[in-house]
Amino acid sequence: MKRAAMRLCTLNRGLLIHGRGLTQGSQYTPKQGLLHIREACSSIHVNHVRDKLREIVGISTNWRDHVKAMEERKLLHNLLAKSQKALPPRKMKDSYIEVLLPLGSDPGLRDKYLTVQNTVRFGRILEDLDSLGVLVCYMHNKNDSMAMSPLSIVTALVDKIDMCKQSLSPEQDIKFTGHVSWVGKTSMEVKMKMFQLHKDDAFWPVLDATFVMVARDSENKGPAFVNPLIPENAEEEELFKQGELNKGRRIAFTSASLLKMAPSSEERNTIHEMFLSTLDPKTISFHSRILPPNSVWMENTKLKSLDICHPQERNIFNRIFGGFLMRKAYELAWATACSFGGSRPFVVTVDDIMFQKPVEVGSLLFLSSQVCYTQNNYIQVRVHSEVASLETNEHMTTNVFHFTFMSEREVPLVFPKTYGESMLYLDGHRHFNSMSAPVTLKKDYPVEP
Ligand SMILES: CCCCCCCCCCCCCCCCCC(=O)SCCNC(=O)CCNC(=O)[C@H](O)C(C)(C)COP(=O)(O)OP(=O)(O)OC[C@H]1O[C@@H](n2cnc3c(N)ncnc32)[C@H](O)[C@@H]1OP(=O)(O)O
Repeated sequence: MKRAAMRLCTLNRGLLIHGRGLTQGSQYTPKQGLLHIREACSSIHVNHVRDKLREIVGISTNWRDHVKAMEERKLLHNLLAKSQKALPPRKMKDSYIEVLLPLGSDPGLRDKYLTVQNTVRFGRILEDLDSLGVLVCYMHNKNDSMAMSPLSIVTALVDKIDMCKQSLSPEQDIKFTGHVSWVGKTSMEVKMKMFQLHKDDAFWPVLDATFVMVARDSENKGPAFVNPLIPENAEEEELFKQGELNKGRRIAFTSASLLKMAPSSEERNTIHEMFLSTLDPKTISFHSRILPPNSVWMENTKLKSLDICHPQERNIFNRIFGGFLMRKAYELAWATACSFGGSRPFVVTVDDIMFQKPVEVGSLLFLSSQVCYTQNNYIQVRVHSEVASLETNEHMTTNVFHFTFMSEREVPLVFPKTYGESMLYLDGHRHFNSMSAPVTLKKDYPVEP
């Protein structure tokens, strides 16, 4: 399947059509399946993704006009459907998009994506995925009779981003593809893939991502219905079924959260054994703690950062762009893993990033990062993000980010000291275990922030 996708993507090389209608040009017939949509679809330039989003939402490009622009969006409220049944069903091909990031042919663009080690900034890729995911959802809900969309589509969850075997070069073109794979009443699951042009002139897969986006009303104040989705063939039915299963898995994962339930007996044993291994055998006391060899106390793995959320980082709804938050969290996590492991780490998985609350422009963004689990060369990092308004100084959690890195060398173990840290350790272990499969990253072009 991936090989076929790569081959088809190769056929599309050179088809860089700026600003073209995204559902135009498709020669899709129901029997053909998603691979054939890929063949028929042409790419848009990465810079046009955000332009398209502004166009669809009708937002001002000037911060001074944002209040007026939002007033205008209020009027779109009447265009919202009263029920999901009132909306025509869509097919997966309706939302299918290909986006080209021409790093190979556009050196000006390359600078934005470049690290000092001549690799690609993964944080920038996270931003692009976020914008693409939102555009895919607007394509799904597109109504040709409306000039602007009454929907405000926000990122609710980055369910999973898995890096494939191949690595990223800053000198070769990158291609993203995406489409809606499942819908609920107001939420949509989006599947995205990323490919990079390889020496053999084919696009090789480098990343698979699953996001969940939620539709809100024109002012982003309440939920809004999305068009139903009808799978057209066995491949699409499988994807749709997977979306349904993913929803169930997320609910099960959340309800078993350590914030709600006690750890399992196996987990309790793990923590107790770790605790016993840190007691000083010379004293009969629960208080004398000694760090076992080749280990680090979890409390000593922390890094923190502060950002002021300027208007430049706003999204189309004048809140802080989710991709910006991901980039900041990722870069802090990378620095945490780097200083912990003592060598340059490579990202392997991004997992379960929940966007719980929007971040207002002007807020202070506090990020706090910590290694919470390690195994062999793997480092599991958790980043907690909270915002404070300058006026009230009230702090509020907006996101929790989970990143799995792989270090070049074997890394020390981390040991929790407190009960709270033990829960972080177990949560980190659960996230680590949910990683699809251990990957082998090539060393020639590793992925870095
Ligand atoms: C000079 C130039 C200037 C230019 C200016 C313009 C600048 C342009 C810049 C361009 C940038 C491009 C931006 C692109 C936009 C990016 C998007 C973002 O950034 S967005 C920013 C980042 N994101 C944010 O800020 C979002 C912050 N979070 C929130 O607002 C809320 O938590 C919520 C709305 C996501 C859910 O609210 P809640 O009260 O819980 O809602 P309900 O109970 O009503 O449920 C509704 C549905 O949601 C489901 N569901 C819910 N949660 C989850 C989940 N975790 N997991 C899965 N599903 C979830 C739930 O199952 C239900 O589904 P269904 O059964 O109906 O199908």
